[in-house]
Amino acid sequence: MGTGKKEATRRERQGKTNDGMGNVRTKGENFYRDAKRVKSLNMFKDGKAQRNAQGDITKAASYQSKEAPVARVEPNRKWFTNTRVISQDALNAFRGAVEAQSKDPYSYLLKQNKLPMSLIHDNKDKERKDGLIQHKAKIKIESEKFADTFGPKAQRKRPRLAVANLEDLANSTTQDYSTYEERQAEARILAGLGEDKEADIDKSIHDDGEITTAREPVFSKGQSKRIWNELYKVIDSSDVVIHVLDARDPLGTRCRSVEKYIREEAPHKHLLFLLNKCDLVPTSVAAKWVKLLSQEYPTLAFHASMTNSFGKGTLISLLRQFSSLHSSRKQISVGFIGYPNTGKSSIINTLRKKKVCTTAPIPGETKVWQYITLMKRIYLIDCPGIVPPSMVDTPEDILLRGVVRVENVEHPAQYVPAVLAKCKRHHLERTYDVKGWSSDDKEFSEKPEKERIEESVKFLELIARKGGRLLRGGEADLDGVAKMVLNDFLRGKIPWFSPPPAAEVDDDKEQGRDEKLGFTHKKRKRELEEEDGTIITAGDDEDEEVEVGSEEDEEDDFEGFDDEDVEGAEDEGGVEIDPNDSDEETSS
Ligand SMILES: Nc1nc2c(ncn2[C@@H]2O[C@H](COP(=O)(O)OP(=O)(O)OP(=O)(O)O)[C@@H](O)[C@H]2O)c(=O)[nH]1
Repeated sequence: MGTGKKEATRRERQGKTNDGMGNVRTKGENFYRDAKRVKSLNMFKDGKAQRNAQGDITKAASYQSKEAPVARVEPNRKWFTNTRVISQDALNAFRGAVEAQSKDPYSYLLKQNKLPMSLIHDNKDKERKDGLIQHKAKIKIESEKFADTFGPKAQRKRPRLAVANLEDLANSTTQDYSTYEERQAEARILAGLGEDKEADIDKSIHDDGEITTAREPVFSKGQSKRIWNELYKVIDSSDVVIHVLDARDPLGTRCRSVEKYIREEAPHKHLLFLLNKCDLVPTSVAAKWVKLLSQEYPTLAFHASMTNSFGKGTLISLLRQFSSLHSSRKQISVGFIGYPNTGKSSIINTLRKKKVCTTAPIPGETKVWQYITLMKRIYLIDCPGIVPPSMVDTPEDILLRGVVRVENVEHPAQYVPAVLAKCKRHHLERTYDVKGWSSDDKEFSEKPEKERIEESVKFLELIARKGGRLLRGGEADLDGVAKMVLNDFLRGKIPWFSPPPAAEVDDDKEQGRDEKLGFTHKKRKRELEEEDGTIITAGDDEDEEVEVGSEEDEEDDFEGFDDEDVEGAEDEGGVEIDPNDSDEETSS
């Protein structure tokens, strides 16, 4: 037996009108209404329509009204089922945290697309696009209707041109140019410059009309289109880009334009700094540079050497970490970029513990990019040295960064004062075992230019006489000795370093450092004598080593490092991959 409505329906169907207890159930009595029904009935009862005397409705009943009631829906966060609603403060805190994390050089946001990066990039993008937006707005405001611009009712102002056609325009340009030349000639006469000076001025004016100072073409090394093409190939193929810096002059050997390019055009690539040649600077200076540079990119100190390296384990473990970050990839490629002669190839050789790349103490040794397998999942790419073009760098700066082969420079003696300014006097005395080129104890860089030149000539003469480097007639071979001094400066035989900016060094510490520096140099010299007196020609076969002379030979006769000695480097292959290589090659 059912209950309620079901039971009532059954009784009705079966024609049973009593309710099971003998009571006869009639319609209208014992009639149970449900809530819904009661509600709708109430609606009809809720006031009648008001009518006038004629019976027309003057005010409709509430259920007859066509006016929709003002309804407010209470907001509820449950509507946004999967969304968390957070307060503005919490959003700001989140935004700050994401920004800090993305700026931290030691952390990497791998899947940026899955993060709300627009929260932090919004402003930056806006700034970047601002020009464009303004430009667009301007066009919108200034643009005119088609009818206003063309046709009989055109109201557009025509530009007022002094010429009627293209030919006239060309003629007036030629005339302007000749007037310009006349004015230049006039200015030259007024300035009292003779005919011969004119040639100099003409030399300083480029073909494209841009005025620059005349510079030996050799100082544009590393800036050619070919080299930059090689660089872009390396950057494109690399997941990790290692920017190799010379620890003695990290800021001088920094390529900010390349950093900017990677930051803006390829932000998914990891950029690191590698401070190479750390053996040539005091430890504390290297540490300070590492600390300073780490603020921008992860920085490691390194000393490239087959037998006595420093930082190799750290670098390899870092590369392993990068490869595990990209575990979905079959392998990662690590590109080495930087100024010429900073030791890119030497670092690769150190990592492989094998002479796979040709190295030489002269810039421009690596000519094409080269692939080397470090381990199954890590490939290394060697890149030729690059030099970002700069209008402020003087030939002296360029030469002392090791960009130029000293042999190719005209009158090398003119650059020796710069060497004397960078090095400490006692280091020079100790290196060459000469004394007395300076009459007072004043800082070399503080002396007037004339005095500096005189002292540098005296210095070169002393070395020339001591080493017997004399020309016919007993004159000192100043340029020959200058070449030797410059090479010694670049190859680390004379100790020097650029101190980190804002580094407050007190005198006692400085003294200690200098001493250390001297010892480092001696140690390095010994090391060079033992192992680095060899220069490798083409191929990675150790049997192909060609000995070109020991370090002592170099000191006696510097011409020993001629181009011919390292000519074999031209043959080196473009791409070399050794698939059989395994992780055993390296240790961390
Ligand atoms: N003292 C010292 N010398 C180094 C170190 N690394 C490299 N060198 C020397 O620096 C010179 C240049 O090294 P390379 O490896 O040929 O330099 P590179 O950057 O490949 O040069 P390019 O081929 O011109 O691009 C060589 O004579 C190396 O012996 C280092 O850590 N310490």
